[in-house]
Amino acid sequence: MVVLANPPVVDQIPLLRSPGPRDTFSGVPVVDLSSPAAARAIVDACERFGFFKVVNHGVPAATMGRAESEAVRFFAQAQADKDRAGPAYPFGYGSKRIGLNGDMGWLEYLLLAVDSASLSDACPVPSTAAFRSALNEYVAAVRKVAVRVLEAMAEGLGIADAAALSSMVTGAGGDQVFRVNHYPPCPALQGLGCSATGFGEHTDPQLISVLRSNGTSGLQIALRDGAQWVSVPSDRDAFFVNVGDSLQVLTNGRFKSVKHRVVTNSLKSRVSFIYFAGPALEQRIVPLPELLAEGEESLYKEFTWGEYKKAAYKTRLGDNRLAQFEKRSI
Ligand SMILES: C=C1C[C@]23C[C@@]1(O)CC[C@H]2[C@@]12CC[C@H](O)[C@@](C)(C(=O)O1)[C@H]2[C@@H]3C(=O)O
Ligand SMILES: O=C(O)CCC(=O)C(=O)O
Ligand SMILES: [Fe+2]
Repeated sequence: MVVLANPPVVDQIPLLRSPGPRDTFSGVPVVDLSSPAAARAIVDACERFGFFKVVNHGVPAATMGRAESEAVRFFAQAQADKDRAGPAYPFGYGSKRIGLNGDMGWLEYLLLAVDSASLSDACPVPSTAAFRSALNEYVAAVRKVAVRVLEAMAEGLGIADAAALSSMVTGAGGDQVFRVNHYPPCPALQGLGCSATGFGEHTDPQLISVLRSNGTSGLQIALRDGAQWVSVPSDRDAFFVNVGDSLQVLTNGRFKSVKHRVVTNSLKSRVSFIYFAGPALEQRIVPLPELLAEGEESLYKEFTWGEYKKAAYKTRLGDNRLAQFEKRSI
């Protein structure tokens, strides 16, 4: 057991074994979005890992850099000023508490609603014009990347309608959420062989999530059905895409939603942006007919995104949210 002489303020945050160099995963699939081979590569990556990195996406480095600098400026404010942008639910600033069911992480964040291609006017956070406009520019750009990824995915899956997946997100009522996470360094744990949990293990409930972070590592994904955790080398110029639970169902389990988590760094802060592409609340989440072989049945009970989201928000972060919708355990 590790006994700390001066227990730091991480006492309510679960600790994880610090990742070592051997935990770094060199096999993350890389998809060149400008290549005609992207569609096939995306499907292959989704089948093998539910996770891949996207390069040649066309988003200017300045768009990412401006959003990052503004986020750093926001999180550098005094705690009382940040708290004025809270609470996190339904949308706004939050610190350490994730969700409403007792999960804790060594982070602070902004949870924001997206309407069409920009932050929702109904949510006044963030309030400064410079931060808002930087995030709006970023959201418009990352949403285009998500659409291109979903179109290429449909093509790779052999679906005649190239917009079969992307239109679920861009159509009326598409449920898009944007999150800015800041993981401060946790120097108190340096050299102790353990790190604070930044964001505990989970799968994302939506179709896909598109993530970009600064140069600080910390993201880990689970391989071999959760038997092994590996660190994803950070790349500030790329996007990382997670398959979410809804896409797992739409593909009848052909793609698996990827379990992932974030481990804090003892010396460097991590800033990440995640765009969650979800469908309209009334969208039925059932396997796409083109993906079912003759006589093949859905592995899942039928539900709408609204029903899934409501059920998901009653669960703890690490719960298997899809289990209650499986016809039988798979
Ligand atoms: C513990 C929770 C946080 C979460 C809602 C939930 O009850 C279960 C799903 C969690 C998650 C994970 C992906 C995204 O970060 C998120 C915004 C989402 O849609 O589902 C979070 C939710 C959250 O932070 O509120
Ligand atoms: O901050 C990150 O890098 C990932 C966070 C995450 O998985 C999430 O917000 O759902
Ligand atoms: Fe996530």
